[in-house]
Amino acid sequence: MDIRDVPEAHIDRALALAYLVFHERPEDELHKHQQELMRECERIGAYDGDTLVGFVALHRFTLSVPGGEVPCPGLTYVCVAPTHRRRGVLSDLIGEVHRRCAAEGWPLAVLWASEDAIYGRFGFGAATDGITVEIDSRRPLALRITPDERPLRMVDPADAPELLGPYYEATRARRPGRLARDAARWRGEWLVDKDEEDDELSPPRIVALGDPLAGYAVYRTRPENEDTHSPGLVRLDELEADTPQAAAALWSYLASIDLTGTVRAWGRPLDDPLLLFAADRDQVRVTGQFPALWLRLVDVTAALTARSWAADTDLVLELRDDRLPSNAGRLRLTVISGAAHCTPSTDPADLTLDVRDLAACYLGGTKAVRLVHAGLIGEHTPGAADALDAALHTGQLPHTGDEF
Ligand SMILES: CC(=O)SCCNC(=O)CCNC(=O)[C@H](O)C(C)(C)COP(=O)(O)OP(=O)(O)OC[C@H]1O[C@@H](n2cnc3c(N)ncnc32)[C@H](O)[C@@H]1OP(=O)(O)O
Repeated sequence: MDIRDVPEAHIDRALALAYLVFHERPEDELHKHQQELMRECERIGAYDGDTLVGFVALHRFTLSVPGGEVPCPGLTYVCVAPTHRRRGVLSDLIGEVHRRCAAEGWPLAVLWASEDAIYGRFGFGAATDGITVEIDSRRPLALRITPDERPLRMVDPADAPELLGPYYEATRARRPGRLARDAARWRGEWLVDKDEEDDELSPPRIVALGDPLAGYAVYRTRPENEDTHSPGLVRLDELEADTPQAAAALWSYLASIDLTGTVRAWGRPLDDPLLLFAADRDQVRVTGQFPALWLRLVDVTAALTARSWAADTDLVLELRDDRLPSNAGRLRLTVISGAAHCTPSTDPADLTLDVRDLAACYLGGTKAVRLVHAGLIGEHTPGAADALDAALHTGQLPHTGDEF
């Protein structure tokens, strides 16, 4: 198999392969959107002669990490022709992604997985989690705090990138795991008129609190189904707020929209304050939890030094990395005043771990001590996992709203 760039002239071939493996037949509008998306991406193909049999597209993303941000590729549209499965095509494509990361100076790579079983073997760990939350809104939302009383206003989606964009960007400084969005991303991914998966949903609606902006919610609605008598739905896509009171005002608004009886929010952060300030947890239920952003530390030293750290520490980590031997071996991680320094070491290891498990811990979303309890990290010095967790700690849990 020949691994090479996919020229613009082959974008339709790449999309045809993706539609084949993902069992899709998109409408014209969506197809055009995907063509545009592919034009923006770096495109890597596996060719069998002239036939494109494997494909991966790379977004050029900027990911928030504690204390800063890093450029990284976002892998998407990963597909291998059904006729060429399990012959190492994906392994070759990922190998090429690693080479490009080294060439571009990208310390890590990210993706959303179609199936959890695929990417661990390639050194990816689930670095952020999302939860689904459902509110029974047939009665007013019961709260333990008083909502912000400033007026709410509807925002025209056409104005949203300008109004919400800077606000969202500020949230990235507080929450690791978030991707930078430009106006094109807002328009193409968040504000499209027709929902990709449910054509009964309304266009996006945006409600904003305060001026200057103190919070916003992006949502769609679906009317009551008269045949099944299921109540109208509010499907929340994103909610951000400065304070718990501002969040409470937005949640109360969503739960009080006439002719609806359920609010369904997908991909909320694990530490969503709603779960604590809701007075009745029978009314506000977590209905699911899933791994969201998978992260690969391609250059461990560069990635560890790119984030800030919450506590001083000095630990020797014995790292396993089957795919990238340059990461494997013993590394001394010294954190002084929030900055990490990494040097090769011959001292005995405090912790032994696989690179995928370090990736899961990297943004502060997974506790190393839990991985010790699960038998996935070896702790040779008592308290070493606690020390690593204290250093990795982040104020807010990592969260990724952008699925790609
Ligand atoms: C970021 C994204 O885009 S996620 C989308 C991923 N794509 C899809 O789900 C579309 C449908 N599936 C496919 O196109 C293909 O089956 C792929 C891309 C998942 C795998 O491609 P392949 O070329 O068959 O993978 P490859 O032969 O390199 O397999 C490498 C290893 O992964 C394993 N593997 C591959 N796919 C899967 C899977 N779906 N579940 C579990 N293990 C898998 C293989 O068994 C192999 O294991 P080994 O190293 O122990 O031998």
